[in-house]
Order: sequence, then C-alpha cells, then structure tokens
Amino acid sequence: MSATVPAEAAPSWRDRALGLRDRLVSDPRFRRLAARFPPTRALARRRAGALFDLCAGFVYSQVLLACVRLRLFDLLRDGPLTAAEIAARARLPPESAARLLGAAVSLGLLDRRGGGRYGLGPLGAALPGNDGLAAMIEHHAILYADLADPVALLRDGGETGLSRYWAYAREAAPAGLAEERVADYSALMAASQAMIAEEVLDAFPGLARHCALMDVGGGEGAFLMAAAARAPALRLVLFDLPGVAARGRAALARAGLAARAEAVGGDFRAGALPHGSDLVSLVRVLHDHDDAQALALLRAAHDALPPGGRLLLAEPMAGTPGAEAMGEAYFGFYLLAMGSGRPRGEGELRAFLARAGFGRVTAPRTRVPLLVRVLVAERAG
Ligand SMILES: C[S@@+](CC[C@H](N)C(=O)[O-])C[C@H]1O[C@@H](n2cnc3c(N)ncnc32)[C@H](O)[C@@H]1O
Repeated sequence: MSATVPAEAAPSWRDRALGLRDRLVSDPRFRRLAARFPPTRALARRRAGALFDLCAGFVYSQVLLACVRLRLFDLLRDGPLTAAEIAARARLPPESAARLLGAAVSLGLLDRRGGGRYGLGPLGAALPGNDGLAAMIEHHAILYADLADPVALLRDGGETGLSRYWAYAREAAPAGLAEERVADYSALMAASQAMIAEEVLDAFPGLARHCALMDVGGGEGAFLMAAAARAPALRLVLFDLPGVAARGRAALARAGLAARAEAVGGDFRAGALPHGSDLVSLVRVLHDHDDAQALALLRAAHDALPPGGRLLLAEPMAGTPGAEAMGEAYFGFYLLAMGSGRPRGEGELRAFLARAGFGRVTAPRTRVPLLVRVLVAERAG
C-alpha cells in the first residue's frame, strides 16, 4: 500500500515574514542592536519582560499563595498596617515579612501607604472575603505538583493529584463514587460558583419565561440557587452523580428551596437525562469530557428538552480574545493533568451543538469572558 504524501503548501507572505522575524530575533547580534536602537528598544524591552514573566510565573503564583495562606488580604481589609504589625499577626520573622510585602507590592497585590504602612493593592483588593477565589488559589498546589515534569505528563499521563481529586475524570463507573470522594471538589465548586452564576445569569436572556431548569453536573446546587433568586416560579432540577446530588439536595433544603427543587443522582455517561425541564444548563461541565463523551452529553441534553426548549452552555472557552492563554495554556494543561477533557473554542462548540441536533445558537456576552462565556442553543421542533 503506498501512502500519499500531501503536497507541501507554498509559504504565504505571513509565513515568510514570520520566518524572517524568527531568524532575526534568534540572532544575538540583532537582539543587541534592537535593544540599542531607539525605535525598536521599547519593543525589545517589552518582549524581554514578557519572556521573563513566563519564566517567573510560578514564583509569582507562590507569592500569591503565601499571601492567601497568611490571610494578608483579610488582615488588611479594615485598613493599612505597618510591616511590624503584619509580621506579628502573620507570625513571620520581620525580614521575611519585608520580603513578602515587597514582592506583593511589585505584583500589584498590595500597595505601600503613608507612614510605612501597607494596604491592599489593585489586584489584592478583589480578594478579601472572596473565599471561592482563595480556595481556587490554594487548590492550585495540586496542579503545580502534577506539572513538575510537564514532558512526562504529556508523554505518559498516568496517575496525578488532579485525577484523584476529580474522582470522576478517570472512573469507569463514577455513579459508584462514595460521598467522601466527591466532597472536596464539590465544596470547591460551590465556593467558586457565586462569581460564575452572576456572570452567566446576567448574560442569559429570558430565564423567567422557562418553567423548569435542570442543571446537569449541578454540584451542590449553587447555580440553581442563584437562578431561583431571579425567577421565583422556576422549578429546579439538579442532576449529578449520586454522592454529589445528595449534597446538593441537602444544600437546596438548607436554602429553603426543597419545595421547588429536586435532586436526581445518576451518571450522564451511562444513559438518558431526566425529561420534563424546558431549560437545561451545563455550567463548567462540558470541557471536563473528551469529545465522544461531550457530544453524547449534548445529545442527551437535546433529547431531554421539549421542542423550543433551550440549552445554556457556560464555561471558559479556548480562543477568547485577550485571554488566549487562559484557554489553550491554562485549561489545556489543567485538564491534561486531570486526565480528561479539553478546552474548546466557540466555533468548535457550535459545531458540536449542531451535530447534537440543536438549531439556532446565540452567544450572549458575559462581562468577564476570561471567567466564563455562554452559548444558548434551541431545540428545533
Ligand atoms: C467541574 S464540576 C462543575 C460543577 C458546577 N456545575 C459548577 O460550575 O460549580 C463538574 C460536575 O459534573 C459532575 N459530573 C461529572 N461526571 C458526571 C457524570 N458522569 N454524571 C453526572 N455528573 C457528572 C461532577 O460531579 C461535578 O459536580
């Protein structure tokens, strides 16, 4: 059998220009010249800075983690403190406190204030009281341990901290997972859901015209609770693995929603989804799954809806303008370490939705697309 070798495409003007750029920039003499020559100096410095930040990114993350673990942002919520006061409250030696404070100021997490005091910086000001974000930052310790040898991870995959943490990712029969195996990730998702739910629901038009919302992979029901507050007549259905659904049932009851809510335990990889809801949501769920499973899940959602029913698909997406690294780099490697799924772009998700049978698809804008984006798909007749 003879293999056909594809004819090599002729290089475009863009390919040639990029090739020339690569040859120039990889030449040390050119780089020295560019750094000296005023018109190219600013660009050369910006590039050097961007490359340095890539090398140093892990260090910056650990400075943030130290601030979170020492609860510096909560400590400074009520006003600035001196380095000595911070050192005493964080139980750090004065020199270590000074080092951490200097680092946090340089990263915009803290600011220097008058009288030798330190206050919240432009980035740190978003953290006090934000338990979901603090939990996410702490959670990254598992990811970074998994990424210690990225080449081994790319070559072999294998057992990782994240694949144990997200117990469903590699489990052949996830419906059998005991509650203690799903408790940690469910609590993390519930803590970080508040900021996502507001973004999604602000962007989603016409929630109140639906009769029943089924949140598939709905965790502990945080998204349903946010929806319930905006649409008092909406019936709520939570579908998740049995161990998670039990936690969701209890949380919905604690929120006073038992009378309008039902929590159904099951495995969406194993069969059909419950019928009877005219709105189905998948919030931060689809990207966890490989293509065949993702497509099967969209088909199951389509089949569960009545004609005219809608699917609300919400997750961070690959190729988000201005946040490209969040998709391909961050989620690409996060999901690699987790052991299943991949980030998908809007175009690819639209193609999946069409293959699953959905008709009209719209993409209402969220305020912070880096966090989450939304697609709304309608089941035709
Ligand atoms: C990343 S979490 C998202 C939770 C929630 N939607 C949120 O945004 O906070 C994914 C959810 O999907 C659920 N899940 C994963 N595989 C499942 C399966 N095969 N059947 C049912 N639920 C599943 C998990 O238990 C988990 O609650």
